[in-house]
Amino acid sequence: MSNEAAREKLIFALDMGRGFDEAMSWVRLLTGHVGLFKVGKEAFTRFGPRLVEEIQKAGSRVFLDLKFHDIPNTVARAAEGAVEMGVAMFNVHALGGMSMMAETAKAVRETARKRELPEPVVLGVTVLTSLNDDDLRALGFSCSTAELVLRLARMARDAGLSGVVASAQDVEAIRKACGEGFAIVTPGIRGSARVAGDDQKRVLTAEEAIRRGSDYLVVGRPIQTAEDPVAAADELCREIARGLTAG
Ligand SMILES: O=c1ccn([C@@H]2O[C@H](COP(=O)(O)O)[C@@H](O)[C@H]2O)c(=O)[nH]1
Repeated sequence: MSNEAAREKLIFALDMGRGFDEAMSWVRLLTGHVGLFKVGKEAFTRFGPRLVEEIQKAGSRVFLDLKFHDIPNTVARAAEGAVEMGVAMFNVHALGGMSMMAETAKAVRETARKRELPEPVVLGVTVLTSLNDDDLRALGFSCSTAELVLRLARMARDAGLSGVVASAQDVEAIRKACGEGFAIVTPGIRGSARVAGDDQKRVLTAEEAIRRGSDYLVVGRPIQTAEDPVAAADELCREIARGLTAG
């Protein structure tokens, strides 16, 4: 497995709202060491589409992580905006339901065709990696995270989405239920050293996540807070390569 193939699977979470220049300096620093840059709520609410454009101008692909969750019409129209921005990937909350996901998938296909733009990978967020079984109980759910993840993943597949965002702990069950070719993107990637003030509850190492079948790993703080972020990204790529060989 080449380093490049491993690198393509690593998505850096550009979670920083302090300054546009700082965000772009991370893009310059990590270009060639990660496959995609994830622009989430923290950066997008401050810098907006300009950040997406500048990353693309710098030659990199963007995962727009805004986790749309609203009525079907609103999410479908927002999805059209994401297609028009030319992002490689974006997501919606699967908890928004079947109609919301199906209308989104349809809007993406039609907009891409009409505007002659590439179709982005559209992901359904299952259960956030910051939530565990106790959290679900407190929210009123009577099922486990594993059961809810699987239910939402099947629904996302049936609605025509390209894949899901899920904990690496759930990857094998999702793969078995939804098949090959259904993209599984996993945040909550942690090594032995925990990140200070960490809010992730369902985590796994990069190597194990890939070995279990994750297609892409999302990593933020373990790279961002490392003494040498480039070395941390390169080490994650080596772990990914080991996971691919083991699989
Ligand atoms: O279930 C989810 C969905 C999204 N995320 C996002 O991934 C990154 C993870 O960052 P770390 O610093 O590596 O914890 C972050 O941007 C989240 O918004 C997630 O963690 N879990």
